[in-house]
Amino acid sequence: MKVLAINPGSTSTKIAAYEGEVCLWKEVIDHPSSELNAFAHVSDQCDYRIGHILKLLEEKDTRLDVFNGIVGRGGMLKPLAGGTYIVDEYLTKVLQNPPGGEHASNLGGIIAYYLGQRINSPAFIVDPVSVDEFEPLARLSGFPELPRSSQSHALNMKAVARKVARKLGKSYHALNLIVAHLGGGISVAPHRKGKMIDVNNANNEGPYSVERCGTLPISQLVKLCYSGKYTEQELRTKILKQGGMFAYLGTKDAREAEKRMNEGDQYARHILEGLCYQVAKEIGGMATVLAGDVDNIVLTGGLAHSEFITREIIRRVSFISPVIVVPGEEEMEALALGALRVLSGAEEALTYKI
Ligand SMILES: Nc1ncnc2c1ncn2[C@@H]1O[C@H](COP(=O)(O)OP(=O)(O)OP(=O)(O)O)[C@@H](O)[C@H]1O
Ligand SMILES: CCCC(=O)O
Repeated sequence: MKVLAINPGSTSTKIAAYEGEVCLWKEVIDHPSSELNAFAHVSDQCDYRIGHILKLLEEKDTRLDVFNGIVGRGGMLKPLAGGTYIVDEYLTKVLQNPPGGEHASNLGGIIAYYLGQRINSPAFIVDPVSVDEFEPLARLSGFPELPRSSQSHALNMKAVARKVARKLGKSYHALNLIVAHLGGGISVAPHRKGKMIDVNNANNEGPYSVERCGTLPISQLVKLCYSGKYTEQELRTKILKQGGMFAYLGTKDAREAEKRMNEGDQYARHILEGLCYQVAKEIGGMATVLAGDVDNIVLTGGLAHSEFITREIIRRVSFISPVIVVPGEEEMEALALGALRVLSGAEEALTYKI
């Protein structure tokens, strides 16, 4: 059984071909901002990205019709349960203007659908950004008009959680885990018996990341919003693209920050330690969600490659449970395996409904 996996990001499209669980090849198509800037909306980039994907398949001497299914990363949909969803005409329409707003991941399902149509094969999305398995208590914010919402790196977190469970010889549904995805954004989620029952919304709350602010002092933020100093768009950019480590150090590359620290830059050390301190604090908070019943803490994402960062976090949280480090991300594999579970009949595809 062969599956083509498509993961559109803000500056690239990742593509991988799988035969069963074996990755045949994996490629990244970079999209320069000079090209992407020509599109007013993310959804307008569909034909442009499909053109690149078809060209890549030609270069790989791979015909589209060898694939039994096409799978894409799912986007900013309404809150929904984790799993593999079939992409039909209705979901394709929703993804063009989804309730959660613009995000490159919205293109994953749309592209999968159009490519699937060409070869009469099913299209899927897996564990989209909006996976919501919150318990009622997790929704309370203290401000009824602004309930907490679940938007996270669910795809990678669930894939890594399943992988860790396999390594431990247990089922994901038998474990209590706290998974921290440490990437461009940071998501920290308690997974209780296979359900992500809380998470800091990676765009709204929690630790600062290499580019996002996370939780901010709210009174000062409200004051700044009304100060006339920034437009709404400027503030959003400062919070989501130019916040966190970037705001302090002018780089989003943790390797660069660490290099400076190793060369004696005490300020770079302070900011990196701050990021680790905040991640550890979030993990500690999520341990209380599980009432302390934590089998393992898992650190994943690009920053989990860093020995300094993982050590700093581990020394603060290892009193809670053993910590397992799974550096990088498993998103392409997670997409392929999600589609394969359905194609092989091991799992039933979910349908996105109104
Ligand atoms: N070996 C490494 N040591 C330290 N930091 C690293 C290493 N490799 C990658 N990183 C850092 O990881 C961060 C990016 O992580 P990652 O690639 O998971 O993010 P992304 O995929 O761009 O965003 P997101 O995870 O939010 O989708 C960057 O700051 C990068 O410098
Ligand atoms: C909203 C979190 C997901 C992402 O940043 O990709």
